[in-house]
Amino acid sequence: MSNSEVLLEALRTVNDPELRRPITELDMVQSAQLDGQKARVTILLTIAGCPMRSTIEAEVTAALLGVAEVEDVDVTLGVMDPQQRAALRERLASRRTPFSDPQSLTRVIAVASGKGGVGKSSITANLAAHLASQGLKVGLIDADVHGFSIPSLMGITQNPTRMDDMILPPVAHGVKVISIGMFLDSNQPVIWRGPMLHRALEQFLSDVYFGDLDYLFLDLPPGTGDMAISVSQLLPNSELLVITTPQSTATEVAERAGTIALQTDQKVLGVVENMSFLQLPDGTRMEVFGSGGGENLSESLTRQLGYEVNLLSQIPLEESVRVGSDQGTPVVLGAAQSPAALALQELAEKLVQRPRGLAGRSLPMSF
Ligand SMILES: Nc1ncnc2c1ncn2[C@@H]1O[C@H](COP(=O)(O)OP(=O)(O)OP(=O)(O)O)[C@@H](O)[C@H]1O
Repeated sequence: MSNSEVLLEALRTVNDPELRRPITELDMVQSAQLDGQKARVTILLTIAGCPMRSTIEAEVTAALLGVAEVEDVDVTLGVMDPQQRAALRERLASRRTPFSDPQSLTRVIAVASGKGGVGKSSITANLAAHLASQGLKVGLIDADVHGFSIPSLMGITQNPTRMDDMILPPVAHGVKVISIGMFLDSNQPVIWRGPMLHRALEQFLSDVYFGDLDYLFLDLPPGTGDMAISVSQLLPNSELLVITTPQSTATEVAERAGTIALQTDQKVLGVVENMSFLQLPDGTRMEVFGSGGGENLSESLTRQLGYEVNLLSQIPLEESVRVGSDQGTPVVLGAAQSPAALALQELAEKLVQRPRGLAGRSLPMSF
Protein backbone atom coordinates (compact mmCIF):
# COMPACT_ATOMS: atom_id res chain seq x y z
CA MET A 1 0.00 0.00 0.00
CA SER A 2 1.22 3.51 -0.78
CA ASN A 3 1.42 6.04 2.03
CA SER A 4 -1.81 7.74 0.93
CA GLU A 5 -3.60 4.42 0.80
CA VAL A 6 -2.54 3.70 4.37
CA LEU A 7 -3.99 7.05 5.45
CA LEU A 8 -7.20 6.46 3.48
CA GLU A 9 -7.55 3.06 5.10
CA ALA A 10 -7.40 4.74 8.52
CA LEU A 11 -9.90 7.40 7.42
CA ARG A 12 -12.36 4.70 6.40
CA THR A 13 -13.04 4.25 10.12
CA VAL A 14 -14.25 7.83 10.50
CA ASN A 15 -17.98 8.33 10.00
CA ASP A 16 -19.62 11.63 9.22
CA PRO A 17 -21.58 12.17 12.46
CA GLU A 18 -24.77 13.18 10.67
CA LEU A 19 -24.73 10.93 7.64
CA ARG A 20 -23.25 8.05 9.62
CA ARG A 21 -21.19 6.74 6.75
CA PRO A 22 -17.42 6.68 6.31
CA ILE A 23 -16.08 10.03 5.13
CA THR A 24 -14.11 8.20 2.46
CA GLU A 25 -17.37 6.88 0.97
CA LEU A 26 -18.90 10.34 1.00
CA ASP A 27 -16.01 11.81 -1.01
CA MET A 28 -15.17 14.09 1.88
CA VAL A 29 -11.45 13.30 1.77
CA GLN A 30 -9.98 15.60 -0.84
CA SER A 31 -6.36 14.67 -0.22
CA ALA A 32 -4.28 12.61 2.19
CA GLN A 33 -0.50 12.59 2.09
CA LEU A 34 2.30 11.60 4.38
CA ASP A 35 5.00 14.24 4.58
CA GLY A 36 7.80 12.65 6.61
CA GLN A 37 5.92 11.61 9.73
CA LYS A 38 3.26 14.26 9.31
CA ALA A 39 -0.09 13.30 7.80
CA ARG A 40 -1.58 16.18 5.82
CA VAL A 41 -5.23 15.77 4.94
CA THR A 42 -7.91 17.99 3.48
CA ILE A 43 -11.46 17.14 4.46
CA LEU A 44 -14.41 18.68 2.65
CA LEU A 45 -17.38 19.43 4.88
CA THR A 46 -20.82 19.20 3.33
CA ILE A 47 -21.69 22.79 4.21
CA ALA A 48 -19.86 25.85 5.49
CA GLY A 49 -20.36 26.24 9.23
CA CYS A 50 -21.01 22.51 9.66
CA PRO A 51 -21.88 22.12 13.37
CA MET A 52 -19.91 18.89 13.46
CA ARG A 53 -16.63 20.34 12.17
CA SER A 54 -14.73 19.98 15.45
CA THR A 55 -15.99 16.41 15.96
CA ILE A 56 -14.89 15.47 12.44
CA GLU A 57 -11.50 17.13 12.90
CA ALA A 58 -10.92 15.34 16.21
CA GLU A 59 -11.92 11.95 14.82
CA VAL A 60 -9.79 12.36 11.70
CA THR A 61 -6.80 13.31 13.86
CA ALA A 62 -7.30 10.38 16.20
CA ALA A 63 -7.68 7.91 13.31
CA LEU A 64 -4.50 9.13 11.62
CA LEU A 65 -2.48 9.09 14.85
CA GLY A 66 -3.34 5.40 15.01
CA VAL A 67 -1.22 4.80 11.89
CA ALA A 68 2.26 3.56 12.83
CA GLU A 69 4.11 5.93 10.46
CA VAL A 70 2.24 9.04 11.68
CA GLU A 71 3.59 11.27 14.47
CA ASP A 72 1.73 14.45 13.69
CA VAL A 73 -1.45 15.43 11.83
CA ASP A 74 -2.38 18.54 9.90
CA VAL A 75 -6.10 18.69 9.04
CA THR A 76 -7.38 21.33 6.63
CA LEU A 77 -11.16 21.70 6.58
CA GLY A 78 -12.67 22.85 3.29
CA VAL A 79 -16.23 22.91 2.00
CA MET A 80 -17.79 21.00 -0.90
CA ASP A 81 -18.66 23.10 -3.91
CA PRO A 82 -22.27 23.02 -5.18
CA GLN A 83 -21.50 20.31 -7.76
CA GLN A 84 -19.84 18.06 -5.22
CA ARG A 85 -22.75 18.58 -2.84
CA ALA A 86 -25.31 17.86 -5.55
CA ALA A 87 -23.49 14.64 -6.47
CA LEU A 88 -23.46 13.56 -2.83
CA ARG A 89 -27.14 14.40 -2.38
CA GLU A 90 -28.05 12.43 -5.45
CA ARG A 91 -26.04 9.45 -4.29
CA LEU A 92 -27.68 9.49 -0.87
CA ALA A 93 -31.16 9.93 -2.35
CA SER A 94 -30.69 7.10 -4.83
CA ARG A 95 -29.85 4.73 -2.00
CA ARG A 96 -32.90 5.16 0.10
CA THR A 97 -36.00 3.05 -0.04
CA PRO A 98 -38.95 5.16 1.09
CA PHE A 99 -40.33 3.98 4.42
CA SER A 100 -43.74 3.70 2.76
CA ASP A 101 -42.43 1.21 0.21
CA PRO A 102 -43.68 -2.33 0.91
CA GLN A 103 -40.10 -3.48 0.26
CA SER A 104 -38.73 -1.25 3.02
CA LEU A 105 -37.14 -3.28 5.79
CA THR A 106 -37.57 -0.49 8.32
CA ARG A 107 -40.11 -1.19 11.03
CA VAL A 108 -42.16 1.89 11.70
CA ILE A 109 -43.67 2.14 15.16
CA ALA A 110 -46.04 5.00 15.97
CA VAL A 111 -46.52 5.60 19.67
CA ALA A 112 -50.00 6.82 20.58
CA SER A 113 -51.93 7.73 23.70
CA GLY A 114 -55.42 8.95 24.45
CA LYS A 115 -54.39 11.93 26.49
CA GLY A 116 -51.29 13.96 27.20
CA GLY A 117 -48.87 13.52 30.06
CA VAL A 118 -49.03 9.72 30.25
CA GLY A 119 -45.36 9.39 29.30
CA LYS A 120 -45.73 8.64 25.59
CA SER A 121 -42.77 10.80 24.56
CA SER A 122 -40.56 9.51 27.39
CA ILE A 123 -41.29 5.91 26.43
CA THR A 124 -40.65 6.61 22.74
CA ALA A 125 -37.31 8.30 23.50
CA ASN A 126 -36.26 5.42 25.76
CA LEU A 127 -37.20 2.71 23.27
CA ALA A 128 -35.29 4.49 20.52
CA ALA A 129 -32.23 5.10 22.70
CA HIS A 130 -32.12 1.54 23.97
CA LEU A 131 -32.37 -0.03 20.52
CA ALA A 132 -29.66 2.33 19.22
CA SER A 133 -27.44 1.33 22.15
CA GLN A 134 -27.85 -2.27 20.98
CA GLY A 135 -26.35 -1.38 17.63
CA LEU A 136 -29.59 -0.98 15.67
CA LYS A 137 -30.09 1.94 13.31
CA VAL A 138 -32.88 4.01 14.73
CA GLY A 139 -34.71 7.19 13.71
CA LEU A 140 -37.25 9.17 15.67
CA ILE A 141 -39.80 11.63 14.32
CA ASP A 142 -41.40 13.90 16.86
CA ALA A 143 -44.82 14.14 15.26
CA ASP A 144 -46.33 15.56 18.45
CA VAL A 145 -46.46 18.93 16.79
CA HIS A 146 -48.34 20.69 19.54
CA GLY A 147 -46.22 19.42 22.40
CA PHE A 148 -42.87 18.60 20.86
CA SER A 149 -40.72 17.42 23.72
CA ILE A 150 -38.47 14.86 22.05
CA PRO A 151 -35.51 17.23 21.44
CA SER A 152 -35.25 18.08 25.12
CA LEU A 153 -35.84 14.46 26.22
CA MET A 154 -32.96 13.45 23.96
CA GLY A 155 -30.80 16.40 25.03
CA ILE A 156 -30.69 18.01 21.58
CA THR A 157 -29.98 21.70 21.27
CA GLN A 158 -28.46 21.55 17.81
CA ASN A 159 -30.51 22.39 14.74
CA PRO A 160 -30.66 20.08 11.74
CA THR A 161 -28.09 20.79 9.05
CA ARG A 162 -29.48 21.73 5.68
CA MET A 163 -27.68 20.47 2.63
CA ASP A 164 -29.65 22.38 -0.01
CA ASP A 165 -33.07 20.68 0.07
CA MET A 166 -31.87 17.72 2.11
CA ILE A 167 -32.14 17.92 5.89
CA LEU A 168 -29.60 16.08 8.02
CA PRO A 169 -31.16 15.31 11.38
CA PRO A 170 -29.16 15.73 14.59
CA VAL A 171 -28.04 12.49 16.19
CA ALA A 172 -28.49 12.01 19.93
CA HIS A 173 -27.64 8.85 21.86
CA GLY A 174 -27.19 7.17 18.48
CA VAL A 175 -30.69 8.10 17.28
CA LYS A 176 -31.41 10.35 14.30
CA VAL A 177 -34.04 12.78 15.53
CA ILE A 178 -36.24 15.29 13.77
CA SER A 179 -38.92 17.51 15.30
CA ILE A 180 -41.11 20.38 14.22
CA GLY A 181 -39.68 22.17 17.25
CA MET A 182 -36.33 22.35 15.46
CA PHE A 183 -37.83 24.56 12.76
CA LEU A 184 -39.61 27.09 14.95
CA ASP A 185 -38.36 30.17 16.73
CA SER A 186 -38.27 29.78 20.49
CA ASN A 187 -41.34 28.24 22.09
CA GLN A 188 -43.98 29.55 19.71
CA PRO A 189 -47.15 27.45 19.64
CA VAL A 190 -48.08 25.52 16.52
CA ILE A 191 -51.59 26.35 15.38
CA TRP A 192 -51.72 24.20 12.31
CA ARG A 193 -54.60 22.53 10.63
CA GLY A 194 -54.69 19.02 9.24
CA PRO A 195 -53.28 19.71 5.76
CA MET A 196 -50.28 21.54 7.19
CA LEU A 197 -49.55 18.71 9.60
CA HIS A 198 -49.83 16.26 6.72
CA ARG A 199 -47.44 18.34 4.65
CA ALA A 200 -44.96 18.61 7.55
CA LEU A 201 -44.88 14.85 8.01
CA GLU A 202 -44.62 14.31 4.27
CA GLN A 203 -41.66 16.67 4.18
CA PHE A 204 -39.97 14.91 7.08
CA LEU A 205 -40.32 11.62 5.25
CA SER A 206 -39.05 12.94 1.94
CA ASP A 207 -36.45 15.58 2.83
CA VAL A 208 -34.85 14.27 6.00
CA TYR A 209 -31.93 11.97 5.39
CA PHE A 210 -32.38 9.05 7.76
CA GLY A 211 -30.40 6.57 5.69
CA ASP A 212 -31.18 2.90 6.18
CA LEU A 213 -32.99 2.37 9.44
CA ASP A 214 -33.93 -0.75 11.32
CA TYR A 215 -36.56 1.15 13.34
CA LEU A 216 -38.35 4.42 12.87
CA PHE A 217 -40.35 5.65 15.85
CA LEU A 218 -43.01 8.33 15.66
CA ASP A 219 -44.14 10.17 18.74
CA LEU A 220 -47.77 10.98 17.86
CA PRO A 221 -49.77 13.79 19.41
CA PRO A 222 -52.18 12.54 22.09
CA GLY A 223 -55.68 11.63 20.90
CA THR A 224 -57.07 10.60 17.58
CA GLY A 225 -56.29 13.65 15.53
CA ASP A 226 -55.23 14.45 12.00
CA MET A 227 -51.63 13.38 12.53
CA ALA A 228 -52.65 9.80 13.32
CA ILE A 229 -54.57 9.66 10.02
CA SER A 230 -51.64 11.21 8.12
CA VAL A 231 -49.24 8.65 9.58
CA SER A 232 -51.46 5.80 8.46
CA GLN A 233 -51.77 7.28 4.96
CA LEU A 234 -48.09 8.15 4.51
CA LEU A 235 -46.74 5.09 6.32
CA PRO A 236 -49.27 2.32 5.72
CA ASN A 237 -46.88 -0.26 7.18
CA SER A 238 -46.64 1.54 10.49
CA GLU A 239 -47.72 -0.27 13.64
CA LEU A 240 -49.18 1.32 16.76
CA LEU A 241 -48.06 1.07 20.35
CA VAL A 242 -50.65 2.47 22.75
CA ILE A 243 -49.60 4.03 26.05
CA THR A 244 -51.90 4.49 29.00
CA THR A 245 -51.73 4.99 32.75
CA PRO A 246 -53.62 2.69 35.15
CA GLN A 247 -56.41 5.24 35.56
CA SER A 248 -59.76 4.35 34.06
CA THR A 249 -60.24 7.82 32.54
CA ALA A 250 -56.90 7.49 30.73
CA THR A 251 -57.85 4.05 29.50
CA GLU A 252 -61.14 5.14 27.99
CA VAL A 253 -59.49 7.76 25.81
CA ALA A 254 -56.57 5.46 25.01
CA GLU A 255 -59.10 2.97 23.71
CA ARG A 256 -60.22 5.49 21.10
CA ALA A 257 -56.59 6.06 20.09
CA GLY A 258 -56.20 2.29 19.70
CA THR A 259 -59.40 1.61 17.82
CA ILE A 260 -58.46 4.21 15.22
CA ALA A 261 -56.40 1.29 13.90
CA LEU A 262 -59.69 -0.25 12.73
CA GLN A 263 -60.21 2.62 10.34
CA THR A 264 -56.60 2.96 9.29
CA ASP A 265 -55.79 -0.76 8.93
CA GLN A 266 -52.77 -0.42 11.17
CA LYS A 267 -51.68 -3.20 13.44
CA VAL A 268 -51.68 -2.50 17.17
CA LEU A 269 -48.53 -4.03 18.62
CA GLY A 270 -49.69 -3.86 22.18
CA VAL A 271 -50.43 -1.75 25.21
CA VAL A 272 -47.96 -0.22 27.65
CA GLU A 273 -49.09 0.88 31.09
CA ASN A 274 -46.91 3.67 32.43
CA MET A 275 -46.68 5.00 35.99
CA SER A 276 -48.16 1.68 37.11
CA PHE A 277 -46.94 1.87 40.70
CA LEU A 278 -44.48 3.58 42.99
CA GLN A 279 -42.10 1.27 44.77
CA LEU A 280 -41.84 2.40 48.39
CA PRO A 281 -38.65 2.00 50.45
CA ASP A 282 -40.24 -0.87 52.44
CA GLY A 283 -40.80 -2.79 49.20
CA THR A 284 -44.55 -2.26 48.96
CA ARG A 285 -46.11 -0.88 45.81
CA MET A 286 -48.25 2.20 45.96
CA GLU A 287 -50.73 2.42 43.09
CA VAL A 288 -50.75 6.19 42.78
CA PHE A 289 -52.96 6.21 39.68
CA GLY A 290 -55.11 3.21 40.52
CA SER A 291 -54.76 -0.12 38.82
CA GLY A 292 -56.03 -2.26 35.98
CA GLY A 293 -55.97 0.34 33.19
CA GLY A 294 -53.46 -1.47 31.01
CA GLU A 295 -55.16 -4.82 31.47
CA ASN A 296 -58.60 -3.39 30.66
CA LEU A 297 -57.29 -1.61 27.60
CA SER A 298 -55.59 -4.76 26.34
CA GLU A 299 -58.80 -6.74 26.77
CA SER A 300 -61.03 -4.21 25.10
CA LEU A 301 -58.67 -3.67 22.15
CA THR A 302 -58.38 -7.44 21.73
CA ARG A 303 -62.18 -7.62 21.59
CA GLN A 304 -62.62 -4.73 19.22
CA LEU A 305 -59.74 -5.41 16.86
CA GLY A 306 -60.30 -9.15 16.73
CA TYR A 307 -56.73 -10.22 17.52
CA GLU A 308 -54.58 -10.46 20.63
CA VAL A 309 -53.44 -7.02 21.83
CA ASN A 310 -51.26 -7.78 24.82
CA LEU A 311 -50.28 -5.65 27.77
CA LEU A 312 -46.57 -5.63 26.97
CA SER A 313 -45.21 -3.78 29.97
CA GLN A 314 -46.00 -2.03 33.24
CA ILE A 315 -43.50 0.70 33.90
CA PRO A 316 -43.13 2.01 37.45
CA LEU A 317 -43.42 5.62 38.42
CA GLU A 318 -39.85 6.52 39.24
CA GLU A 319 -37.87 9.66 39.86
CA SER A 320 -35.05 8.49 37.59
CA VAL A 321 -37.39 8.63 34.56
CA ARG A 322 -38.24 12.25 35.25
CA VAL A 323 -34.60 13.13 35.98
CA GLY A 324 -33.51 11.47 32.74
CA SER A 325 -36.14 13.45 30.81
CA ASP A 326 -35.04 16.71 32.40
CA GLN A 327 -31.37 16.03 31.74
CA GLY A 328 -31.83 14.84 28.17
CA THR A 329 -30.45 11.37 28.92
CA PRO A 330 -33.11 8.65 28.66
CA VAL A 331 -33.25 6.55 31.81
CA VAL A 332 -32.31 3.38 29.89
CA LEU A 333 -28.90 4.99 29.47
CA GLY A 334 -28.60 7.25 32.51
CA ALA A 335 -29.80 4.81 35.19
CA ALA A 336 -29.80 1.59 33.20
CA GLN A 337 -30.23 -0.65 36.26
CA SER A 338 -33.26 1.13 37.72
CA PRO A 339 -36.53 -0.85 37.66
CA ALA A 340 -38.12 1.55 35.15
CA ALA A 341 -35.09 1.30 32.85
CA LEU A 342 -35.14 -2.48 33.05
CA ALA A 343 -38.86 -2.51 32.20
CA LEU A 344 -38.26 -0.22 29.23
CA GLN A 345 -35.35 -2.33 27.99
CA GLU A 346 -37.45 -5.46 28.25
CA LEU A 347 -40.26 -3.74 26.34
CA ALA A 348 -37.82 -2.77 23.57
CA GLU A 349 -36.55 -6.34 23.35
CA LYS A 350 -40.14 -7.61 23.04
CA LEU A 351 -40.78 -5.25 20.15
CA VAL A 352 -37.63 -6.40 18.39
CA GLN A 353 -38.50 -10.06 18.82
CA ARG A 354 -41.90 -9.58 17.25
CA PRO A 355 -41.69 -10.56 13.63
CA ARG A 356 -43.05 -8.07 11.22
CA GLY A 357 -46.31 -9.61 10.14
CA LEU A 358 -49.64 -9.00 8.60
CA ALA A 359 -51.67 -10.74 11.29
CA GLY A 360 -54.59 -8.55 12.16
CA ARG A 361 -54.18 -6.29 9.18
CA SER A 362 -56.56 -6.45 6.31
CA LEU A 363 -54.74 -7.07 3.09
CA PRO A 364 -55.18 -4.55 0.29
CA MET A 365 -57.69 -5.81 -2.27
CA SER A 366 -56.83 -5.78 -5.91
CA PHE A 367 -59.49 -6.13 -8.56
N1 LIG B 1 -42.59 6.22 34.61
C1 LIG B 1 -42.40 7.49 34.94
N2 LIG B 1 -41.95 7.85 36.15
C2 LIG B 1 -41.76 9.15 36.47
N3 LIG B 1 -41.98 10.18 35.64
C3 LIG B 1 -42.42 9.89 34.41
C4 LIG B 1 -42.65 8.54 33.98
N4 LIG B 1 -43.08 8.59 32.70
C5 LIG B 1 -43.12 9.88 32.33
N5 LIG B 1 -42.72 10.67 33.35
C6 LIG B 1 -42.65 12.14 33.39
O1 LIG B 1 -43.96 12.64 33.14
C7 LIG B 1 -43.92 13.82 32.35
C8 LIG B 1 -44.76 13.65 31.10
O2 LIG B 1 -44.17 12.66 30.27
P1 LIG B 1 -44.16 12.77 28.70
O3 LIG B 1 -43.82 14.14 28.23
O4 LIG B 1 -43.34 11.64 28.20
O5 LIG B 1 -45.70 12.50 28.43
P2 LIG B 1 -46.50 12.55 27.05
O6 LIG B 1 -47.56 11.52 27.19
O7 LIG B 1 -45.60 12.46 25.90
O8 LIG B 1 -47.16 13.97 27.11
P3 LIG B 1 -47.53 14.92 25.86
O9 LIG B 1 -48.17 14.07 24.84
O10 LIG B 1 -48.46 15.90 26.50
O11 LIG B 1 -46.24 15.49 25.40
C9 LIG B 1 -42.46 14.07 32.05
O12 LIG B 1 -41.94 15.00 32.95
C10 LIG B 1 -41.79 12.72 32.30
O13 LIG B 1 -40.47 12.85 32.73
